[in-house]
Amino acid sequence: MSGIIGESSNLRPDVWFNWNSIRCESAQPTPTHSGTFFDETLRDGLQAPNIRNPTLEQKLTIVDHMVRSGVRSADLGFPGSDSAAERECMEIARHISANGYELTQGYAGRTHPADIHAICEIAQTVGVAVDAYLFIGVSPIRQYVEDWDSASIRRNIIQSAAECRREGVEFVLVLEDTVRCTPEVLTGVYDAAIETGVRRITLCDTVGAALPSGTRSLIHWSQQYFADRGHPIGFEWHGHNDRGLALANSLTALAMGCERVHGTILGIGERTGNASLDQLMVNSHLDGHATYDLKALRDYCAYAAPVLGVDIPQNYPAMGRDVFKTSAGVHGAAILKAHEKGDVLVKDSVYSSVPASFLGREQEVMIDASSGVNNVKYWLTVHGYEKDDASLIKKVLAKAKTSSAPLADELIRQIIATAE
Ligand SMILES: CC(=O)SCCNC(=O)CCNC(=O)[C@H](O)C(C)(C)COP(=O)(O)OP(=O)(O)OC[C@H]1O[C@@H](n2cnc3c(N)ncnc32)[C@H](O)[C@@H]1OP(=O)(O)O
Repeated sequence: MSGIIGESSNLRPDVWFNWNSIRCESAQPTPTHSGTFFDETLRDGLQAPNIRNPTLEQKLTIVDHMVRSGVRSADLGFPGSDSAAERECMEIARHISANGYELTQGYAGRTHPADIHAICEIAQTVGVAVDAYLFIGVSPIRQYVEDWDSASIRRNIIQSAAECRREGVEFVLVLEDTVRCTPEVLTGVYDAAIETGVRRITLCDTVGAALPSGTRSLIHWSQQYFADRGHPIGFEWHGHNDRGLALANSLTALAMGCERVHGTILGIGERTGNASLDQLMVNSHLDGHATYDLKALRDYCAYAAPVLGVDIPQNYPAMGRDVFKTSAGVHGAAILKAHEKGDVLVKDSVYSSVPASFLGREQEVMIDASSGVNNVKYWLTVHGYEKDDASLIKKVLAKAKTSSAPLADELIRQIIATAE
């Protein structure tokens, strides 16, 4: 049964079924879905050249929206980048602390003493616990370009772990381009992680190269490596969207037991962007794995889009302008019948897998050339008119059949007025 059945008390259980909940014998391991999401909007999201860098005030408001939406951990910046970035990260940390937000604070940096120092400054000056997300490129192509080798990567990890321990911050080892890294190199990296007592590792699909099957294989192999050595580890997943698979890969990672799955609001980020945080949260909510305030999430998207300088496509899942509109006659008729059964969730679900009401939105039935009598009846019903006036319905439908776009409400009202 689909997770949304729990959202309404008066539903007939026998009308809900979903193949997503059917597990094949071969689908191993059993999904756990115990993870949460890590909001990368204010770090990786802002790295995109087409994204406007918000003011500090706007960044603090974005943090408020994260918390209201149910985000519990976030990457809040790259303080080692320059002194202005460090000052902003400090203010963000103060804001979170002053408001008593339950938001785990992550800050990014290279496995480099200068970046670690900048992160530790935040923890010490503001007096908060922070996670230092320290990245190092591990794929052969990155090693080749940087003239690094496995030994130097291991050395960086060991030194960074020691530095973080000395300064009292949690070291999260971020393996850039893990998806394209060989098992031989990962073996050395994982041994260094075990040697230094690292407790969290972020597996990265930095260039969006993974398929869901590859995501599964990498995570499974990595989990097995640590399990075989009796070393407890929390995996995280960070995915990009170059092949359009970031969402599928990230949901796979969540199902595989990754503890924090990274995403950005509206999927912003370099090139094609990161996994979309809002789509991850909507999916997780619908599947019953976690409960989020989707109305607050919608407010977050609505605030972030203009501030970051992005347009939300009209067909963007859950948030786009037109995603709860239908004009097709067969669909309009079913929605009218569902409406008459008196259950909003049934009405919202008969032709959408994302119920509009979860987001504080309305299922809309438009009237255009593809519409039938029931579209007009639905419009008349929800706008408080007598719905069975056959001659009026005929007039409205006649107009729609010769129009190139759905009839505007005002035009329908004019037709009604002239018909009276
Ligand atoms: C996971 C990701 O998204 S990666 C993060 C990408 N984000 C950013 O780059 C935004 C912030 N970055 C910046 O402000 C700048 O790139 C800086 C200040 C960090 C460094 O910029 P530059 O002065 O151009 O230096 P450069 O990139 O060559 O790096 C300096 C040194 O760090 C080394 N380095 C690069 N990455 C890493 C790493 N992950 N760990 C350790 N050292 C690293 C380089 O090899 C170089 O070493 P070298 O001086 O011995 O040659």
